Amino acid sequence: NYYRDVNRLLHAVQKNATKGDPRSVVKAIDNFCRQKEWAMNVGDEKGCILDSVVSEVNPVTVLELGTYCGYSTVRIASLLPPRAKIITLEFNPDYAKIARQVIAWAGLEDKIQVVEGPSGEWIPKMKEQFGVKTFDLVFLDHWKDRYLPDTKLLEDCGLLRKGTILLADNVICPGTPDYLEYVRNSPRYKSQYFKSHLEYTKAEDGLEKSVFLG
Ligand SMILES: Cc1cc(-c2n[nH]c(CCNC(=O)c3cc(-c4ccc(F)cc4)cc(O)c3O)n2)ccn1
Ligand SMILES: [Mg+2]
Repeated sequence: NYYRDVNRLLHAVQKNATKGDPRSVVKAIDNFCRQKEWAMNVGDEKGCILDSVVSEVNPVTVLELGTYCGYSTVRIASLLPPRAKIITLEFNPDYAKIARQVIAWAGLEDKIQVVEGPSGEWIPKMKEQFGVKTFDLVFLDHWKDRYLPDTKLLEDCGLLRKGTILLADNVICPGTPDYLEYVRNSPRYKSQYFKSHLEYTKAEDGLEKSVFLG
């Protein structure tokens, strides 16, 4: 079952990665997923695009929707300035448990807050619960039919500011057609597509980077 799979991924990290070395954690997961079992991490190819966007934005406050095993959380956190923080939402408690251990192995627990539960419930509580004003970067990697409603929710809750970057995974596979249509046609966003492949496969996928114009 799913839980045993993610448990094997965690053991691969603890066996092959150096404690406190985020890049070795990322490498260990990519090797495991390429050689042993596919998993829905953003992966190494799209991960490089993620790295370049994070480095360009240099965010202080990051929201990640969809933690899974914490692969992209570790990738992002390893590039952040010292006092920067990531809040990452995970719906599945088993995944959240694994993610916390992967994040701890990377030594990044001080920069990352893993929150369990549905995005629709947590987004309206961000300000009061976590003292967030606005996000500099949002990485959308959760349920594909939640990208659009949650983007509208982030707007309505005043969590986006002029220049906030939304970076969305899987806009081709599994696909987020309603979200793509919205960010590409709304006058409130400037969007750009980065063509790539579904993690660890040859199938087309890509990341959509959208700047909120206010
Ligand atoms: C509602 C809510 C939800 C969440 C939440 N937490 N964790 C997630 C994970 C979601 N991710 C995916 O489903 C996903 C799937 C594929 C895939 C699968 C099967 C294929 F055949 C091809 C591709 C590939 C990917 O890259 C993905 O990211 N959502 C958190 C909070 N609130
Ligand atoms: Mg994804």
